[in-house]
Amino acid sequence: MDKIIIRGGNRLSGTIPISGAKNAALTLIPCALLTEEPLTLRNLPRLADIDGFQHLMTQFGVSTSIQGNRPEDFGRVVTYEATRLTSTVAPYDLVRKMRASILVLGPMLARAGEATVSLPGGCAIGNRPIDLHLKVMEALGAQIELAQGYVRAHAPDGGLPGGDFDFPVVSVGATENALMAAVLAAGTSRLTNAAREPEIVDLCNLLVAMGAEIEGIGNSELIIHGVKRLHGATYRVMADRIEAGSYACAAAITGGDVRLEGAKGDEMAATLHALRNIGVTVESDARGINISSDGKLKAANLSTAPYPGLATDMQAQLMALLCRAEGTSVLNETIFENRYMHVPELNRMGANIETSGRTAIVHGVEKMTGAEVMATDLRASMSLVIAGLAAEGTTEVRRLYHLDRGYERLEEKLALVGADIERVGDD
Ligand SMILES: CC(=O)N[C@H]1[C@@H](OP(=O)(O)OP(=O)(O)OC[C@H]2O[C@@H](n3ccc(=O)[nH]c3=O)[C@H](O)[C@@H]2O)O[C@H](CO)[C@@H](O)[C@@H]1O
Ligand SMILES: C=C(OP(=O)(O)O)C(=O)O
Repeated sequence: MDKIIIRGGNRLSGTIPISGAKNAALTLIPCALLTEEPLTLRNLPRLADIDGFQHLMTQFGVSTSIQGNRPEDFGRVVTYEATRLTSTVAPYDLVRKMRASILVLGPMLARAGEATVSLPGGCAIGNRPIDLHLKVMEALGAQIELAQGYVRAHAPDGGLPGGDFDFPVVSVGATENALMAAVLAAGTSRLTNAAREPEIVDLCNLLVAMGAEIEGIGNSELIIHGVKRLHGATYRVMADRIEAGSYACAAAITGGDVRLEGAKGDEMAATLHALRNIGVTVESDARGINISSDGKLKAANLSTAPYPGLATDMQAQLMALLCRAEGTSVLNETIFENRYMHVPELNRMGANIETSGRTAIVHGVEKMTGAEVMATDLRASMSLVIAGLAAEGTTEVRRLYHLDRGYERLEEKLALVGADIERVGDD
């Protein structure tokens, strides 16, 4: 299995191009199920999760064609065409590898009036139930049955009537599923306490470009007037705010000076605010964000929250940065109950972190040392890379399939700004 080897200590300097957002792409691709016309997505990141979703779409009879696939380019242009759906079943083998597969439930129900989707399992960051996805589908008029590990959903008269739903907990995925189901419903739907993440706005903008009628985009109350049909569109996937935030932490921990080309400051204000509190200099303009640090990092108290709060997907990377800050920081993870799996690995690299339930206390240390490490999820793995960049000696990060889910050509991007990093096969 491949591993990444980092020889720490290099100051990062230069420009990193920011890719299209994984978490936006994973909700934009299933929109192809909503129309028989072609949907072309530009700026799709080359990631294992995107390939996995493409595979799932093929299973439903959706044709995909990839353009502009030069190896030197970041991103891809892919056209999806769901002229006729040949299956409405998302099998266990595909869903278990990628939780976001549940996002086919809404559009499939809307287009075909039925969907059978394997129940995704739990995962390293928490239990991650899908009860809200099912409840909101019921509120929109679907009948749901659970049998043999599958969700079987159908619209009683061939189409969903639409309806109202107040989310008891803010859920990004359930809001996305509901939007994709409601756009083709017979009537109007109202979603309250809906998620407001920039990826939801990206989804709404694509749906509107396809002919959907949505009021309240960017707010926690969304009103969706169902339309009879949607048409094709060409749409550019938004920049990945979590990738950008991760490289900002990498630049800061090395006392570096890095431009994140294509990142949008207004979509990641909470992360930039946290970085400023830690003592990092952040300058944002229309085309990107400049991050610089003199290496003097200050402790900070951070708490994750739904957007516009601090993204849980940034918690591990900011924690890696705080390991090297002066003083004691307190982190509070409010979204997932088990998202501190990186802590023992960071401690093996010389960090001094204690956890108690959802709280982590990070006592800053003057130096960290390289080690052989591996993590059990995507952002946890990135936190180890960030720590490795500033650690003394060599860090080897294993289980790269986590990183490959969410960081497009990570080692190339970090090498571009001067990191001593390589990916090697493990014999
Ligand atoms: C592909 C994608 O976009 N993934 C993101 C998405 O995941 P995802 O959409 O799975 O996360 P949610 O926003 O749904 O989860 C938020 C909270 O709600 C709970 N919950 C969720 C659904 C449900 O039916 N029942 C329930 O109890 C979850 O366990 C969690 O505690 O948002 C998360 C929170 O910003 C991010 O960490 C993930 O990177
Ligand atoms: C948790 C994440 O993704 P997913 O929901 O796809 O597991 C993430 O992107 O950090």
